[in-house]
Amino acid sequence: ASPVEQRRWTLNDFDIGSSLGRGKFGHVYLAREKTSNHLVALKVLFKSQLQQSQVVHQLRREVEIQSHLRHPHILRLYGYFYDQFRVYLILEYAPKGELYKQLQKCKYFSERRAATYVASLARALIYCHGKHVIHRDIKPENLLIGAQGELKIADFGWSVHTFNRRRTMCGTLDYLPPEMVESVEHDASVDIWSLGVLCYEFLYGVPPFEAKEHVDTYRRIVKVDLKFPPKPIVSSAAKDLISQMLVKDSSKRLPLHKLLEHPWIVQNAEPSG
Ligand SMILES: Nc1ncnc(NCCc2cnc(NC(=O)Nc3cccc(C(F)(F)F)c3)s2)c1Br
Repeated sequence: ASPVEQRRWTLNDFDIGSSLGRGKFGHVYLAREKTSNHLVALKVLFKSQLQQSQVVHQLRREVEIQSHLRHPHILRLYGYFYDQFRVYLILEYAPKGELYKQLQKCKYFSERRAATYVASLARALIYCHGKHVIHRDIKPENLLIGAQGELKIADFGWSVHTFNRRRTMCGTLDYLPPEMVESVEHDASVDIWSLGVLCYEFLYGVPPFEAKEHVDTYRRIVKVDLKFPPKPIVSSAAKDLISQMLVKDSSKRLPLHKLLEHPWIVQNAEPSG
């Protein structure tokens, strides 16, 4: 077990550093575990807010699910501890921070960079689905960048084990596939849809069904109103892959192992992925 995985932790075991960012439920701090000098990210959540939002079961599920996941493209959740008012998640530290900030900075990615990210996300999702875990919240805000520039899926706060398929609404609207927006039964293929949305946003800088009002985004998703703008120039191979993932009938979406054999991925993704 890695140094930060064992025993009952308390705040005294860590030197707290700068704030790495803030999410809806609280801050994330860089921290160093004192005995091992191991750098971690410490997410601080207020119990009151978790109880108020009735998400305590979701947090338990995240910790449970994450404790069984070990993959180079999945951010580790080493463990948690709590005090009177707060819950602390002990997370793997991603030194290059949040992907969405890079996407904002350079507007959109090159086809090689986009394909490399999509391939590594596909491998991470194949691993999750193999363990009957669906993430359900794949979006730029939940992607972090490791020391070698590799992608890490984070925040399994919305993930579930597929045997108890959920009907709950979750995540932002942009990434939800039709079956979730229409809140019918859904399965692992929801992550294929979201990966298709992500691939589009990597290449164009905006998600495919974006609209001013939520109701218009909803309409564009259920209609699969997929349009490719003339700018930036994107290869037809990339458009072909996206068109095979953003399919209304979830059983007809390109399976993830087939995605890894798609010409656009084979020709553009870095082998290490
Ligand atoms: N550079 C960095 N290096 C490492 N991490 C960073 N940021 C933290 C990324 C996260 C990973 N996992 C997370 N999990 C949750 O937030 N879970 C969560 C939170 C509230 C409610 C709930 C629930 F109760 F609704 F489920 C579940 S946040 C950064 Br920036």
